[in-house]
Amino acid sequence: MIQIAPSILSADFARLEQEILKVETAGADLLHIDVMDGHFVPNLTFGPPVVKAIRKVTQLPFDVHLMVDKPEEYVRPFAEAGANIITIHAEATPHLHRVVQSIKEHRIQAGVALNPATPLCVIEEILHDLDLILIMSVNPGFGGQKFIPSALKKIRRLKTMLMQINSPALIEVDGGVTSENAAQLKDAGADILVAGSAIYGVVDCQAAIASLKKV
Ligand SMILES: O=C(CO)[C@@H](O)[C@H](O)COP(=O)(O)O
Ligand SMILES: [Co+2]
Repeated sequence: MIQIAPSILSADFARLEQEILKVETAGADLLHIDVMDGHFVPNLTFGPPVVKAIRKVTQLPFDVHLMVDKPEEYVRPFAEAGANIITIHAEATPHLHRVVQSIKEHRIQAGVALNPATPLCVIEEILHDLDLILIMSVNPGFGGQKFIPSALKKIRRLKTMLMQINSPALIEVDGGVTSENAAQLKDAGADILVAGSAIYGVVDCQAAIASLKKV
């Protein structure tokens, strides 16, 4: 069954605890936390103190999406704050292998994210080291953007690459995910759907999660 990871980027930050508990009760599988540094992407969001604070209010696994330059400097603080998965961007470091290994040294899951324009070949040599690959289906930085359809072909090709090396790594899709494109994403090979506005931007988030899951 497909897993759903609500992105708290679209939550009401003034009521963060309630917003997290709301999606936990509604059947979320993971909590997606978008970390932005104002350099790698033109936006600023959460730091390790926020992650540490919300770690106390929920049992949901934390799926930390680091949209930051020099990710090597942030692995330890986010791991110690309570991340269960740390995903770094391939475009953010020339030392992808080293940073992936450093995530694994913290005994948490390691993911690599690819922007829409980044080809799959940049992760080919480290694919067997990864627990998760995040395919960006929008350009990172903001919630509420329109899904870029070329992500579907990329997911299909990635699924084939993973099957060829017998890898159990999960494919996560992030950006513009809705109940309209969820079935296509699952058919293409996605295991985890991240959704911000499709969950936090509607009145009934339980129905929204159910409709994403029922694909
Ligand atoms: O990483 C990002 C954006 O950079 C995402 O996780 C967004 O938070 C997804 O929001 P929607 O596109 O689902 O509204
Ligand atoms: Co994200």
